[in-house]
Amino acid sequence: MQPTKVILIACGSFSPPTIMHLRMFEIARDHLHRLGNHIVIGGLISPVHDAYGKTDLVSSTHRLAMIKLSLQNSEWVKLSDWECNQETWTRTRQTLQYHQNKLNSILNSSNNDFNNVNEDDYSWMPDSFRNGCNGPVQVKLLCGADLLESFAVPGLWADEDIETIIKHHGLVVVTRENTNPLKFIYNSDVLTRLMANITIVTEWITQDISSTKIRRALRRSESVKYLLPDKVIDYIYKNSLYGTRGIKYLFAPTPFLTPSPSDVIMESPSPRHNPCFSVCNSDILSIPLLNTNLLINRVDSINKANINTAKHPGQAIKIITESSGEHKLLKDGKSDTKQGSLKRPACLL
Ligand SMILES: Nc1ncnc2c1ncn2[C@@H]1O[C@H](COP(=O)(O)OP(=O)(O)OP(=O)(O)O)[C@@H](O)[C@H]1O
Ligand SMILES: NC(=O)c1ccc[n+]([C@@H]2O[C@H](COP(=O)(O)O)[C@@H](O)[C@H]2O)c1
Repeated sequence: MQPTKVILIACGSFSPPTIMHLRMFEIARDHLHRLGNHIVIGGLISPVHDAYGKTDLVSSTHRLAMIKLSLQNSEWVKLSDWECNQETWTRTRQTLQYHQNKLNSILNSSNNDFNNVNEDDYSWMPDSFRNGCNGPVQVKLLCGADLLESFAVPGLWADEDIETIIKHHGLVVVTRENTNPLKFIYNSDVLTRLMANITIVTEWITQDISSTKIRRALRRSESVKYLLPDKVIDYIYKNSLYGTRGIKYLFAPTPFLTPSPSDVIMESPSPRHNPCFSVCNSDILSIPLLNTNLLINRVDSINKANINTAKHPGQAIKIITESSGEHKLLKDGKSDTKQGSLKRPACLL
């Protein structure tokens, strides 16, 4: 039997898109290919309409832009802006149906005819499909196990939608921290009945990353590097999303917060050309954070003169052992007997 051609579609907020949203596609494709009965010909990210109204859902203009940036390095996952361009929120069943119908209409036309289709209607289609594909192609819902478990939230999903999504399309579920999709299926009569169309993919390289946690870190001006694509981080700061405008303190690259009265300014082991300051002035927040050569114009609470760039304690000092067996420190090339004489062997220092 020929393997079924599949397009995986992930529906969600993507506010912001994280590396785990992208990983989800890779993990699922590997798994389906290993099972041998599916060929994944494409992936789609379909961000939800603004009217979904979830907390911290930034406008679809921003989410679409961030997803586009995230997908720049993906050869097979594309963006579908269809949901965002509708009048209002669309149920997931309809989203799957829309994309399936569009593919079917092309497959059913003579010679995969794209002539009567608007470019916007098929920009999301995989390149291999656009270059000529013989069907059938099945659109499956790709999701994390938390979305599967949201099926149990009273009033959130219509029973017939759950049934149609699984029966007519199929579900590919990636495990996530604190979820147990197999147990969840076991506890549901409907899901157990439809189990043949649900593929559970275990993510062994676990990363408990969520958009919620990323937003929290951004709000607290903590680093989110390596959790989001760099270009997405740049975009977030440039557009002051997720509370990044209100940052009170900027640190580059020292991890210390505001100096307490008892703080001693530490001297660096090597000359510092760009001393770091704690900054207590939100006027400078528009400075691009991520291009780290910060040019700080105004520093409220720290006197620049306090920052000692001349001495570098910690820099290696030569320790010599004299014929008597005594150890001495050599400073500026000269032995300093007053301060430098050591009572113990150097290796015990
Ligand atoms: N770390 C992850 N592991 C597996 N699936 C994930 C992960 N993060 C997100 N997903 C899945 O990606 C899809 C879209 O997710 P969504 O935009 O809701 O992200 P989220 O991180 O769960 O967001 P939020 O924290 O805002 O609720 C959902 O199916 C979700 O389960
Ligand atoms: N009845 C439904 O079709 C239904 C209900 C709840 C969420 N959803 C979808 O699930 C996704 C959930 O995203 P979040 O996890 O970000 O809330 C969204 O794409 C949303 O549209 C669909």
